[in-house]
Amino acid sequence: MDLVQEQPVKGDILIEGEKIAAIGVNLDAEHADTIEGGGMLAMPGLINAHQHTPMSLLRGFSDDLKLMDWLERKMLPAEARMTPDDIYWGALLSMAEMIRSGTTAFADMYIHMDEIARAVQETGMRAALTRGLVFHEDDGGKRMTEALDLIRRWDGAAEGRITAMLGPHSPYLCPPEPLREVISLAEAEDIPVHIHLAETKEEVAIIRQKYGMTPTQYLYHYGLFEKCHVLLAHAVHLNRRDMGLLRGMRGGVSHNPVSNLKLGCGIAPVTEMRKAGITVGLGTDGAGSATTLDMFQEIRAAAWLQKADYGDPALLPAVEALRMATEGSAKLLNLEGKTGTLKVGAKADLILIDLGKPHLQPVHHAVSLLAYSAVGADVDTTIVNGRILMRNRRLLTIDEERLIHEAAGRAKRIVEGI
Ligand SMILES: CSC[C@H]1O[C@@H](n2cnc3c(O)ncnc32)[C@H](O)[C@@H]1O
Ligand SMILES: [Zn+2]
Repeated sequence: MDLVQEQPVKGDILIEGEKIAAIGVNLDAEHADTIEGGGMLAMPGLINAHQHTPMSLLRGFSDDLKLMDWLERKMLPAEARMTPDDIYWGALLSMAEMIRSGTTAFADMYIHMDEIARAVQETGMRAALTRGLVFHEDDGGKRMTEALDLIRRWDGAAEGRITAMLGPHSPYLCPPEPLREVISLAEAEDIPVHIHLAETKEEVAIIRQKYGMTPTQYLYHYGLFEKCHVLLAHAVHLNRRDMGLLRGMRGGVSHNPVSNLKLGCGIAPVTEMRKAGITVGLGTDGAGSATTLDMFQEIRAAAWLQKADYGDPALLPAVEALRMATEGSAKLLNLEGKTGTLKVGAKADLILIDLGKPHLQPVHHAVSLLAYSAVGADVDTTIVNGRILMRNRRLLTIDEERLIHEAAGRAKRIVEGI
């Protein structure tokens, strides 16, 4: 389905190597492996613009807490116990869930990034990886060295499916000196920056008290938006002036509605950001907060929240919500035009949705069904970079039985006594 046309067209998609080679009717492809797509809908793969993949091991471990309590009392102690092997298996668990629910690419910020990169290499997904940098204590430059190692070792690896970013965690965990250092490195080496921003009112109050400005003004003050491509996660609490500062930025904002709802953070001003010319993509955040990684759920939540917040059902219509999860997120990952779109020359990152289900019939408007009715489990086939990762709901690059066994044992050990 071409989201620009909004109505599905019947036809074939020819994939050659990593790319979409042709889209049309009765394409001649003698030697091709053919997927019979009758009763299915093809659309661009979904792109999760903000993730912490190993947090799937912490799914359901701690609910109903405020962000800072949840993070400091539960997540950080659990993460301190995670071994590199745990990170690998947690990342793999998230990737299995993402492939199963139609996500083809994601942006990740975490620790032990070699393990996550290894999992990306094996599963066949596309990812923009970031070593999360927290600067609350002096570590002798260890984390920064790891961030640079990630870039040196993995940027462009796995047939180009992996790219790297720099990841100062947030304004509240990144004081001016390291922030300056990260920005000048990102600018000099042309590396995108991935950072949490203005997720809670408490964060806004902390930064105002420390620096006399909002979190957005703080980052702007040091030139982040002028000098770098930036992926901002959350941006729930922005005022009009903040939005003006983000106008024209390269990159944009990852809206993560389910995580924001569950942690009680609020509703991001998506409609106003879009009016201000800021690109908005969609993400889940980690499974530790969002609980599931089903991007169809995020699409639905995003659309419904804007309608409810402003009392206007015309806001964020189905097609726009779908675009956020595809083209919008692609821009945030610095992959604009390369993925998130079904067009000749783009990477063959696409999914097939099985319409033969009661909740997906009748097909008055396919776009409406995708945004408001489909769930991840409706995805039949997932293709990334021209390679089939799931066919007929069977994962082809992951040993799921072993994965579930490993993940369950590790998750139990990690949270014991916390
Ligand atoms: C240092 S790696 C990334 C770091 O971020 C933490 N995290 C996960 N979700 C959130 C969120 O919603 N806001 C702030 N920080 C978050 C994660 O637990 C890792 O420690
Ligand atoms: Zn996050």
